Amino acid sequence: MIATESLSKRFPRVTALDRLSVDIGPGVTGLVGANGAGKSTLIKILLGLSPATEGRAEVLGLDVATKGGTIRERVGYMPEHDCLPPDVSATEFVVHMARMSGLPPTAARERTADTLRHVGLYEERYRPIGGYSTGMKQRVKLAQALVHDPQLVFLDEPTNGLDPVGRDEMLGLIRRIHTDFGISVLVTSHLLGELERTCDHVVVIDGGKLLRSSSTTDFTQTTTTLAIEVTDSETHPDGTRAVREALHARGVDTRGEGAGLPGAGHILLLTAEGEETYDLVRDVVADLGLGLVRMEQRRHHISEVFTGEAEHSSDEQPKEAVGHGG
Ligand SMILES: Nc1ncnc2c1ncn2[C@@H]1O[C@H](COP(=O)(O)OP(=O)(O)OP(=O)(O)O)[C@@H](O)[C@H]1O
Repeated sequence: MIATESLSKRFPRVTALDRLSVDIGPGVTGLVGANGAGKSTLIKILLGLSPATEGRAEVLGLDVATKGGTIRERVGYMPEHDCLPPDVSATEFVVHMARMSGLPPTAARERTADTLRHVGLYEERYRPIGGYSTGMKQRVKLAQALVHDPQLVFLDEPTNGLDPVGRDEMLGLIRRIHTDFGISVLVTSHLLGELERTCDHVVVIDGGKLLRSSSTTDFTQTTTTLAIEVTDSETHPDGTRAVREALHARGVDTRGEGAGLPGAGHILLLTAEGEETYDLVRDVVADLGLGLVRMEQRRHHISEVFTGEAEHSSDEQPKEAVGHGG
C-alpha cells in the first residue's frame, strides 16, 4: 500500500523526516510518535501535498512526486486540526467534498447519507457544524475522508480531544472501516496504547526516524504469565484465596490479583515454568473441589514491550518520546 525509501524532509531549522524507509501493507496500521515526530509531515508527502527533500515514496504503487492527483482520488484524508466551516451542515459539507472528489450529484448525496450514518451522525447532520461537539466534528472529518469510497485512508490523530468513551467509539469505527468496507487505514496517534486494539501493524517513529515496524502480535507476543480465575464453593467461600494458599504450599507463588483487569480480585497471576504448571493448577483446583473459570496466557501490552526495549537501547529514547496512554 505504502513504501518509502530513505525519505527525508528538512525544514530550515528542523529535520522532520530523516531517511525513513518503511513498507506498509493492507489492513489497519498505526503510525505512532510523540508530537513533532514527523507523522503529519509524512502524511502530507504521501498525499503529494508537500515535496520530500530526499528519497522517494509510493502510495498504491504511484510515485508521490508525480502522481499526487491520482493518489488523492484514491486515498481519503482526515486532517488533524479543525478545518470545518461552522455555518454549513454536515450533509452540505460532505456532499460538497464528495462532489470535489468527482462524484455526480445523486451519487454524492447517496454516499453522503450512507457515510454519515456509518459514522453515527443522524438527525444532527442537518444542523450547522458550528454547534457540534468535538466528537461530532471528528465524525464529520472522518465521513468526508470516506465519502468517495477510497482504497486507503489517512487519519491524522482522529482521537484527539475526545474523552475516553468518544475515543473508544472512534477506534471501533476505524476498525470497522477495514472490516466492513475493506478500506486500508493508516492512523496516527501519540498514544501507543490506544492503537494495540485497533491496528494489525504498528510503525513507530521518533525524530523523523523509524524506530520499529512490526505486526501488533509481534509487539505483544505471549508471555509465560498465566492468569487463573476460579469459582468459590461452600467449603471454600473464597476460592481464589484457597488456590493461592494451595499453590504456595507447593512452592508456586502468585503475584498480584490482576488489579485493573476485568474481574480484578478474582484473578491470580503466576509464572508458568512449562506444561507441569498447567497440570499443577488443574490438580490443585480439582483437589479443592472448585471450578476453573479460566486459565490463559497473558499478552504483553505494546507499551510495556516498548518500555522494555527502550531500557535496553542506548541510542534511542522512545520512552520519553511516546506516550503510553489509551
Ligand atoms: N511547514 C513547516 N515549517 C517548519 N517546520 C515544520 C513545518 N511542518 C512541520 N515542521 C516541524 O517538523 C517537525 C515534525 O512535525 P509534524 O507535524 O510532522 O509532527 P507530528 O508527528 O505530526 O506531530 P503533531 O502531532 O504535533 O503534529 C516538527 O518539529 C515541526 O515543528
